[in-house]
Amino acid sequence: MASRRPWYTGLRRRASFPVCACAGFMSSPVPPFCVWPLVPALREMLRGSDERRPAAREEEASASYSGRCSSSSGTEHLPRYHFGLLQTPLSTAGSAGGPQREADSLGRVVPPGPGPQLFSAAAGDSYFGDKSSYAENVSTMNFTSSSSARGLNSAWIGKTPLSSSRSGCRSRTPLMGYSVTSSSAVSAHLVASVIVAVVEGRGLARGEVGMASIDLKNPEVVLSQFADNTTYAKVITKLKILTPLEIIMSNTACDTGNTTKLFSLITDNFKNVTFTTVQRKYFNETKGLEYIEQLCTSEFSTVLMEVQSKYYCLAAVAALLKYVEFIQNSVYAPKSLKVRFQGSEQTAMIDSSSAQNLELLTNNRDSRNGHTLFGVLNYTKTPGGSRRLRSNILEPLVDAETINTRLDCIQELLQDEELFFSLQAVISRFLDTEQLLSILVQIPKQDTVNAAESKITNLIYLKHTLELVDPLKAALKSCKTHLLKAYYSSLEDKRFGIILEKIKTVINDDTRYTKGCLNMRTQKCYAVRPNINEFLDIARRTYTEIVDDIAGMITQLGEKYNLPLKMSFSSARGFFIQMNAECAALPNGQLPSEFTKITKMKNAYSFTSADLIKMNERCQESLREIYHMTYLIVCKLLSEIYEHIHCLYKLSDTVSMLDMLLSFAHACTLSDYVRPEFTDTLAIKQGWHPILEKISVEKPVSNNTYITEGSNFIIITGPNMSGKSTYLKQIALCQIMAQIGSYVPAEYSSFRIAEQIFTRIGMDDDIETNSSTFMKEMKEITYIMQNANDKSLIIIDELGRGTSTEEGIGICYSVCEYLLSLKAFTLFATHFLELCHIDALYPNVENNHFEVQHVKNSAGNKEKITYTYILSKGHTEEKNYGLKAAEVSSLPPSIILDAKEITTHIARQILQKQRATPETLRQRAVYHLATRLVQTARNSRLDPDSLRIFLKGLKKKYEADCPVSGQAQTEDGQ
Ligand SMILES: Nc1ncnc2c1ncn2[C@@H]1O[C@H](COP(=O)(O)OP(=O)(O)OP(=O)(O)O)[C@@H](O)[C@H]1O
Repeated sequence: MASRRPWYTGLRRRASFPVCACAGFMSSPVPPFCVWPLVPALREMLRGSDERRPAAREEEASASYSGRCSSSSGTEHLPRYHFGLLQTPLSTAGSAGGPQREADSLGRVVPPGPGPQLFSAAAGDSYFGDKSSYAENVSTMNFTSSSSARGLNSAWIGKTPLSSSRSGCRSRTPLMGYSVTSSSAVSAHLVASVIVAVVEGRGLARGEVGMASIDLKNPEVVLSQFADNTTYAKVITKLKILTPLEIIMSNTACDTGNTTKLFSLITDNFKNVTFTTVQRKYFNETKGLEYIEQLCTSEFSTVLMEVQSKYYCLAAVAALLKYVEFIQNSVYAPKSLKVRFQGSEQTAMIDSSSAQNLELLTNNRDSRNGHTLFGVLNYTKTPGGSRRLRSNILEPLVDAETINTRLDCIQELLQDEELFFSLQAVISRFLDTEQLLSILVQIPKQDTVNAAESKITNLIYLKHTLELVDPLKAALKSCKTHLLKAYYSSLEDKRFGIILEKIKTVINDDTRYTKGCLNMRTQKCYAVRPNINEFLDIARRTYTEIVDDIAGMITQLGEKYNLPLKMSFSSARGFFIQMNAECAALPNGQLPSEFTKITKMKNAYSFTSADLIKMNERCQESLREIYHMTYLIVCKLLSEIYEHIHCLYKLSDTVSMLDMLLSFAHACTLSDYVRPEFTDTLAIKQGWHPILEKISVEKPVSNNTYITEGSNFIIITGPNMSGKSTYLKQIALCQIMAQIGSYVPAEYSSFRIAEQIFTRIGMDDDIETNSSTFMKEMKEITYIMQNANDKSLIIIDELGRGTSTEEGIGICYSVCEYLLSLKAFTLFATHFLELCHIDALYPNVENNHFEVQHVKNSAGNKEKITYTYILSKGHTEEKNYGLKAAEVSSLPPSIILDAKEITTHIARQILQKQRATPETLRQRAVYHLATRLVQTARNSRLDPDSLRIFLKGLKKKYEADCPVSGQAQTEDGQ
């Protein structure tokens, strides 16, 4: 039942929730991309990497590439997607935390994984470790085909994103970083950064599909393997959910003239996604297993047991990782990745057109507005939280226990105001932990100024992140629910403290993440403590002097020309001069000739001078030196802390889950949502449409819903505009909300867990696939019929409108009969009133309709329909509402009259054939009595007296529905 939420009563008026003050990673000002000459000390430190795999390096140099992925010279492969590539040592993931119960990635409370000792043997002194088989794995690969290149050409080769976009190449490169507030989180998650490998079995194994994906911003490999049907619905749905940046498949999937169906479907469905084929030999399951053994961090090593005989996903991961390491010009550090197997049974499937129909993530009218389910629920403060919410909405949970664990947390957050606000305040200060991890676990094949600067930045981010662990623990200290306690336990991992202590021995206490590129530059410059490296201290003094000189020079210029000059900084220009045009009188309206590169924005002039340009160059030079020396110190520091770094996986999981739960609780405070229950009945008391509530000024009219196994097929009728589509979508949205662990917009709600949610909702013609309305309808309904099962929720709106009425009714009838053979819960809205009589044959059909009222004008000669949006039992009594709508239009009265006559005639003929006989009525009543009795036996929590009263009620209802046989039975005394 509904939980009481005293603290936020009236909050909507009182509180302005703090808008997220945190920003994600800012793109840092970087010097031009160049290869840094390695100094001896650095070379020494990196020797492990050079020696690690000479064979691989040779192979790389001689590799032949063709197509889009080929290299012109074959000597140097620069990253295609640049995420900042950093070195990572061989590491162990020794957990210093005790054997507490912790939370898994779905938010279930689980016992702790294998302890640190299990993998301690893998630890090594070398920065990179020595892995001969690993070296084998990261050798180069041949991309023999660049099919479906869609205009992409060899200009891609070895380009950094920057250079490729400059050369006019289509680039879908994810941004290096982004700042996220709750509102911008929507766009942030849309930047594709996932690469997926797909492989299908051959011969008898056709239809068995293996997939492996990695997010370039999140070092997590997700594997899946499943049997799909001929429409490959699961593959397409999974790919749509992943929103890939690039898909790779085996070249054998598109041998000339012999393209597989899966290949064609994928290329058709993902026209805007880069598509690459790789030689089949790289889809090698043995290599895949080796990869996982070598790269998977010990915390997640149990995945090996799950996947060791799943050959297709292993094959896919082999090709995927080899490809990613090639294009990124980096390798993943040993024992650094989170690897997870995702069976499709853990989550409910929502196909992509249903996701679109229901406006889960994107509004159909305007893709930029937030009138979506994501928009309703998204009050997340971190990019990780927002990504988690997105993936949960697309793949809701199916395990009631896990969902209830989440709901318990939300209930606690709603009841404990202090917990809510203190937790929200800490969470909003986190950056993108997953992205930070992703950068930390990649080993660059070359060290560049970029890489060095990025590493320093990331160390500062790491410090910032770790400093939030204690405040987060403090906020969670007194929590009571299982999941929150489990997250608290996961924060007790001693590795957080160990890493922070080590960082603090080298990095200044007050070095912190700040906004603004100049501020961040200063932080990086002075990050390392004084007296660690004498030369660094001197270089910093020089840098400070140059900056002071620049300031002095600008002051002097101001005095010389009597102008209010100001020193400014941008990452592109370095230091430059700014002047407010309104505060200065310029002789002849012109700036002195000494000033160059003058631009004017609104009221501000920006310019520089030859001297200032020189000073900037000196400044850059000294900065490079500083970064260089800082980099060496940071590398050494990171080599000491890497063995502990994997605790960040836990942290990022904790932060994103807490962020999502807080977001759900936040949404509850803005509307009166209720905690859902999970039973075998879909029962919603006074539920309303959550997105409509957000859009409209007045609260939407709420409605009741009751669907059980015995009455699992609801036909909904009502005039145009009476609220049918809105209601159907409302049910599906509430079901999704409940299954992701959110409260729902209703006074009371109970759901049967749906394994799949299907919708067919009339939309405009699909120009993209060149289908007519009718063909689109047919495709969608075929898809539903092929994939629905007894645990599905099916929403169908206006099927058959794309053809003639008779044919439409015929199609609807047969589709209904098919669906009626399932125990799926189906809601079927239609304008074909003839369909309502199907209840005479099928007792599990219920008719509901939307009521409208007829209001006469004051003169009493014209009637107007007003919509109540109230759902009532039975089918609509409204006759010919299409004709009424036509009457209001400008159609000539004679045409309307004819139309009315013909309609009455046809309707009479059809009705005569469809009247229910007394026998069908009796059968129907028996059926309903039986199903209610079964339901009562299964679920009743009533005490004997109440049960007796309830059963008497059932008997009465049966007698009312079927008076003749009811009497007969009573007379028999039964
Ligand atoms: N429960 C409700 N409360 C308030 N307004 C509603 C409600 N349901 C629907 N409406 C309003 O009525 C409009 C029409 O609703 P809807 O499109 O669901 O009608 P419909 O019966 O499906 O129409 P048609 O048969 O023409 O497709 C909606 O755009 C919405 O603004």
